[in-house]
Amino acid sequence: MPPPQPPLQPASQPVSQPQEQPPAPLVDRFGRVHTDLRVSLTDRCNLRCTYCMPAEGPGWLPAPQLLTDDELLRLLRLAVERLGIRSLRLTGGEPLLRRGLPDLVARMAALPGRPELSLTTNGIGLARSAAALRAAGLHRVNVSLDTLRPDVFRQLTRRNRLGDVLDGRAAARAAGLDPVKVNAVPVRGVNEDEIPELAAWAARHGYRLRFIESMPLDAQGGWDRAAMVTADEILARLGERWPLTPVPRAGAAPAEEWRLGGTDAVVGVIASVTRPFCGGCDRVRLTADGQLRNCLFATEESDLRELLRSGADDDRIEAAWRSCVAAKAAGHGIGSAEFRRPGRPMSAIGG
Ligand SMILES: Nc1nc2c(ncn2[C@@H]2O[C@H](COP(=O)(O)OP(=O)(O)OP(=O)(O)O)[C@@H](O)[C@H]2O)c(=O)[nH]1
Ligand SMILES: C[S@@+](CC[C@H](N)C(=O)[O-])C[C@H]1O[C@@H](n2cnc3c(N)ncnc32)[C@H](O)[C@@H]1O
Ligand code: SF4
Ligand code: SF4
Repeated sequence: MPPPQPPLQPASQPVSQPQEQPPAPLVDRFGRVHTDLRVSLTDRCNLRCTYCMPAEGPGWLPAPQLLTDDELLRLLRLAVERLGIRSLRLTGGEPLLRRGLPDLVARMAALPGRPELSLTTNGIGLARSAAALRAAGLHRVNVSLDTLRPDVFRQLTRRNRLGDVLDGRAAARAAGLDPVKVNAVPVRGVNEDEIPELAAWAARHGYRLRFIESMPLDAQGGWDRAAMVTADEILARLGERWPLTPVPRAGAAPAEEWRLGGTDAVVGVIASVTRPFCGGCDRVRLTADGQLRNCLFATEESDLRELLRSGADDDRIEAAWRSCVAAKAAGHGIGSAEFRRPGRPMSAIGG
């Protein structure tokens, strides 16, 4: 007797095929394709950098409003499967404060297409967690460090933790996270004179240092353009010590880079204010409370948490995501008459 045959599919019901087509690009009305998602894991922090936060507070997001790990993973899966996102940057606040971070990273590493995973951190706690994060699948870290002088560190961050930051950065290297980049914000009259010293230190240790122009995103609203240390000033200080050779920009990266003459070192400047790089922007942002932002300076957000919690299916969430990105402005407009600061500070967006 022949073996029993499986029932035939009715003609009207298509047989489901594995999806082989790449997802349609996540594109805005200027044709910019978005492949990089910056994910804020918390708005809380254990430092109080003066260019980011006031001495007290700011008020934190209430816990019930934060995306759970499962909610976040659902959005990330959708982003890589349906929207063409290829890299995820974890940020905050201080992302190392997110409970269970290595497990969360391992779940991200297991997403289809194995997105590139990076983390931006102040480095506190990295000495303890770098090896576990690497083992979970994290590729690389950017560690913020504005000064090598303990008294200046205390003045800038309002905390006495320089040793922890230096230990964390060394542990990242030892764990095999590569490259280790260092972010420094020069502040007028505080650490601006340390620019060449920081560059020499980074060159000695093989870190990729980037100096950042401060942006009008501090929680206390104290940013003053006239007080900002500009890219030209940073380059002038570096130029007094080394001949600078421009390095071709890597894709849509925010940093412009220069090689320091006579060394192997490359130093970058992220000049959002005086040399904006919005024309090549490929970034979209998700806040810890599930709001999608099409720009660091966006004044409107798309509430994906509400969609998730009201039972929306993936098609609806995808459509909301695409229309948020489609509406993105050409640039941040800092300095124009129309410029308005976003309602959220940097620490609640993720930088
Ligand atoms: N204006 C603006 N600034 C950005 C953007 N992306 C990152 N930055 C700023 O660049 C600085 C460094 O950010 P990181 O989190 O280290 O990220 P990154 O420089 O894009 O990281 P890499 O991929 O390692 O180059 C922070 O001050 C960010 O706010 C962006 O899209 N627009
Ligand atoms: C918001 S922090 C979040 C991650 C982590 N807490 C840290 O400091 O690396 C991300 C980056 O934004 C930078 N940043 C914070 N406030 C800034 C501002 N007002 N202008 C420019 N960059 C800023 C920080 O120096 C850091 O490199
Ligand atoms: S820059 Fe980073 S470390 Fe400093 S206060 Fe802001 S979130 Fe915290
Ligand atoms: S300011 Fe907005 S448009 Fe410009 S690079 Fe940053 S996120 Fe992109």
